[in-house]
Amino acid sequence: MAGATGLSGGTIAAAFAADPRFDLTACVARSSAGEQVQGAPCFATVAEALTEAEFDVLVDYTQADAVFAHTMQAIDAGRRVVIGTSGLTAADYAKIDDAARAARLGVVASGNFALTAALMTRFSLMAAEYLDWFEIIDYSRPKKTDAPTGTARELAERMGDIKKPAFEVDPATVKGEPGLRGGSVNGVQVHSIRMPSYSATVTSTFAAGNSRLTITHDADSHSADILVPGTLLAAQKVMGITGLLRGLDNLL
Ligand SMILES: NC(=O)C1=CN([C@@H]2O[C@H](COP(=O)(O)OP(=O)(O)OC[C@H]3O[C@@H](n4cnc5c(N)ncnc54)[C@H](OP(=O)(O)O)[C@@H]3O)[C@@H](O)[C@H]2O)C=CC1
Ligand SMILES: O=C(O)C1=N[C@H](C(=O)O)C[C@H](O)C1
Repeated sequence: MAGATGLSGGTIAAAFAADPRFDLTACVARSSAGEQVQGAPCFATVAEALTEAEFDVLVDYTQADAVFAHTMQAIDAGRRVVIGTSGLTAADYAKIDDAARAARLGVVASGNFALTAALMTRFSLMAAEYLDWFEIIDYSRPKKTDAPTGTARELAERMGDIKKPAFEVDPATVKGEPGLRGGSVNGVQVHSIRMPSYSATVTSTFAAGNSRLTITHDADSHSADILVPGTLLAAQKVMGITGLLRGLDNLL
């Protein structure tokens, strides 16, 4: 469990340690290296854990600038990976998929492992089949270093694969301050807000004529419990997958 002392990883590591279906054999967190975390030895780096500990699956809830290397190192070492960490782009995921397929290993990634987020994604993808106008708003905590959230990025990529939303004025050509019409992810405009009290709130907004549909996943900022069932499910299912599978909704 990489990120085993973090807000998310701490709760998830405790859940793996308590669940008889799993053995938590190694943790990774730089500031707890050399200690025991949730009853398992803690290493400073994923590279060390790969050398020193035995495990089938690396679960990563660390940070945006570390997760790609962690994933590639694990695949190189013959391990499966569950990616909770946000910040990876579609291009990063294409490389991960290639590497996992070449090694005949599975990787599961989900922008959000909460069931309500998975359902928000599924319902938004259904709506995108029928409705031509849509944009996404994402809210998260002030210290979040990546934008948009992994939740919103995955949603935008997948909605944009269904269709490119309608515009009357191309957002890239709007007169005024750059960025005020949001950022484009796979042709879908995403607007990111960072404020205290938020953890992950993602709203997809659709319009048809003068009617609107909004679909929201909302989460209390103090609880990572909602991530546990989805992450543990992914850690089981990843053993039977080859290549990259994205989205908890695809495992339900
Ligand atoms: N997919 C999902 O459902 C969710 C995804 N996330 C994502 O998970 C990630 C973690 O979020 P959160 O738990 O809030 O973050 P925290 O900052 O609370 O925890 C980060 C953890 O990772 C460790 N860490 C950070 N960088 C490294 C590194 N380079 N090498 C090894 N360990 C590292 C930290 O320990 P130390 O600093 O001691 O190394 C700590 O244990 C984020 O990307 C977030 O967006 C969050 C919630 C849900
Ligand atoms: O606090 C965070 O960072 C979170 N990131 C995830 C994301 O990027 O989508 C979602 C999570 O619930 C909180």
